[in-house]
Amino acid sequence: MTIQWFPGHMAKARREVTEKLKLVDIIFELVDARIPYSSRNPMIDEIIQHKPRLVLLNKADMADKYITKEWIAFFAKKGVKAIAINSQAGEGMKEIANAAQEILKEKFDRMRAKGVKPRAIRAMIVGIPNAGKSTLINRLAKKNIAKTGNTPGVTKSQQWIKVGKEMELLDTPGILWPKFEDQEVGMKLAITGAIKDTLLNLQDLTVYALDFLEREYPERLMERYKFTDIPDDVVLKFDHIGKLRGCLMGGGMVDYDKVAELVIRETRSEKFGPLSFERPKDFQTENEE
Ligand SMILES: Nc1nc2c(ncn2[C@@H]2O[C@H](COP(=O)(O)OP(=O)(O)OP(=O)(O)O)[C@@H](O)[C@H]2O)c(=O)[nH]1
Repeated sequence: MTIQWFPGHMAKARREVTEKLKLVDIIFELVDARIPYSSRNPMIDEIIQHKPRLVLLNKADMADKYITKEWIAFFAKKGVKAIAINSQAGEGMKEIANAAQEILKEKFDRMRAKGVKPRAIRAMIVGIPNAGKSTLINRLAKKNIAKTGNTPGVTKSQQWIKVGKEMELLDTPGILWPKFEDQEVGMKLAITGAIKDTLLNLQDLTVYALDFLEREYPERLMERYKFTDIPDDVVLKFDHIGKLRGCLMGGGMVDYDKVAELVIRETRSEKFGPLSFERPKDFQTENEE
């Protein structure tokens, strides 16, 4: 699903998340491990305020695991716990519950000390479109998909999903918008499939992808497209790939749109192996938005 975000939609999305905040102890902020900065909502800190949060670096199977470790350390420095997960395969699910318990330990200890009966941790998932929210909810729900019913005294329509004995999850995630105003962020969102291709010029996106691969993973680029030398000229790059892979039109001319589709598809579908499109060092000096 791709949402076109207009100011009215953003305000509504924000309102919905803000309302649900009251119902939960902790927010699971779901981001794409390949672009942990670009796949965050720009106003997330302001929206969730001081509510405890756990950052989930989802799709970690598609990201460079060393860079994912750097991101975990980056968040830790800011006092935010982050863990790498793969919702599709169900990896890291136990760690989510453990981390949530750890983060909320003091609060729950205090409740117990006051004589409040222990209850399950209540959590909600928040993330931009395509971050993997539904996949994660289904994974966590497993056979406990049976709803636990409305919580008395709060919004009638909210349903809770039991996750083990220790946790309850709101069945509808909070969907927030990405930081698409920034051109580079837009490219990263498009190359990871978070926004529709049609919003961008495919050949521009391909130039971006080839530049990125050449800079960060040159051997993989050379190997896949059999470059002995990667030419500087972008037209030569397209020509080489087009001829190699038969992206041609009548008369044997290279079809640049076909080359673009091929490169984008292959970058997205892990043909180059796991890729991380951004590193924490690029954001070290920046204030958290
Ligand atoms: N490789 C991989 N793919 C994943 C993972 N999690 C989700 N996906 C895929 O990412 C795509 C988007 O997942 P969804 O669960 O639909 O994402 P969503 O956040 O609910 O999306 P919206 O409904 O648009 O808000 C799907 O094709 C999933 O199969 C993961 O950990 N690894």
